[in-house]
Amino acid sequence: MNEELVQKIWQKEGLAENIREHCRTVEKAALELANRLTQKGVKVNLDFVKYGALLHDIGRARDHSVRQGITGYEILQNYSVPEEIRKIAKYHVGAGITKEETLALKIEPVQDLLPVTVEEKIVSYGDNLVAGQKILSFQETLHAFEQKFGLKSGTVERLKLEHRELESFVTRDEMHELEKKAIEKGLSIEKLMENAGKEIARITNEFFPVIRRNVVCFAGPGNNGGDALVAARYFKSLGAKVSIVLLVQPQTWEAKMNLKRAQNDGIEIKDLESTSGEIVVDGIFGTGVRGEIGEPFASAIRKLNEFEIKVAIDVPSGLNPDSGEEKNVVVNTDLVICLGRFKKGLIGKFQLGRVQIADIGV
Ligand SMILES: NC(=O)C1=CN([C@@H]2O[C@H](COP(=O)(O)OP(=O)(O)OC[C@H]3O[C@@H](n4cnc5c(N)ncnc54)[C@H](OP(=O)(O)O)[C@@H]3O)[C@@H](O)[C@H]2O)[C@@H](O)CC1
Ligand SMILES: [K+]
Repeated sequence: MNEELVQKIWQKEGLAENIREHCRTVEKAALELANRLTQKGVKVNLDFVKYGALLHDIGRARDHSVRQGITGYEILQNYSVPEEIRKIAKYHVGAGITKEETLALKIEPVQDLLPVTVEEKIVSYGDNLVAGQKILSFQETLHAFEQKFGLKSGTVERLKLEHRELESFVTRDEMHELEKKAIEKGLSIEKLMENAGKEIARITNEFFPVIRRNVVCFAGPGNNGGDALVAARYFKSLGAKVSIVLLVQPQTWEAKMNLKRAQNDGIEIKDLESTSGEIVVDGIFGTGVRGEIGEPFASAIRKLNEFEIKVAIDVPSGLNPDSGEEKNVVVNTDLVICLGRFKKGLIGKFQLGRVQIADIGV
């Protein structure tokens, strides 16, 4: 891939001059962001970002509808452009478009057009920040989006998620600092855990309604397990049939207390072998994971992966929260609910929207 090929494609497809200018501005915005991420240790392919930005609007040579991302992808199939770059064009429109929205907008074929990789998200987000030849701040962009699409629209929600993933993620140590500050301001781990469990149940229920369904909460030794024990109570109050799989006795005071509360609430504790259900909540390990995963946790992760719907608390167990590196076993999750902030190790790993952020007061 090189500049010459970009020029050739622009020329052959007859892309208007003002759109080429726009692509240059998006290239600048996207590369600035990509360089900031690289400096923070996030792996980004700068070539994909550069050429993806320059070619993202190639569909507009023929198509001025919301389908232009797919048209661009189709056009790029006629050239020797890497698939990673074609997909940047395909998924860049708005802050991505969901399958349901493609149906409503009559975009064919009906499918999710949502960015997944970090390069896809950088170009989509960079494009959103550009108005004419100007690069706006996130706040200015958000304001414009809210005016255009409505405060509670899916597009606005996804723009915010792009921002949280690319511009306000944290490492485990940074999260620890935020937690300390929250405690100095008068919050406690107990309160943060209560907020976390409540939000996990609420957000899960938005994606996968839990009423009358079997929800199993897997709890590991630490506070990630504690969150799962709190969530169990809230799932019950939402009408789910809840049980807990306790892999070991809780090790922290807050988790121990929440085990008692769940038991007082009449929630059944099951063993790993006899458990089954539709929705499973992964509270095995969060930011405190280290080293390889041994027993009984490795078997628990394998068992958990057999469930139909898997929701991970904070990070999928088995994934390093800072580097994203996968350990010997890892939860294959459908939805991750990060507590307080997006965790650095998850950047570029999930389709936009599949990582939600629970505001817990930090
Ligand atoms: N930040 C916040 O504001 C809030 C954070 N909250 C939640 O807390 C989570 C972090 O909690 P956490 O620090 O207790 O760590 P967590 O991941 O539960 O596990 C630690 C335990 O697992 C063990 N262990 C580790 N690796 C292992 C292995 N390979 N094999 C076997 N054992 C292993 C480890 O053992 P140890 O290292 O002590 O020997 C320890 O017992 C965070 O992700 C979020 O969900 C909310 O509750 C409230 C607000
Ligand atoms: K987890």
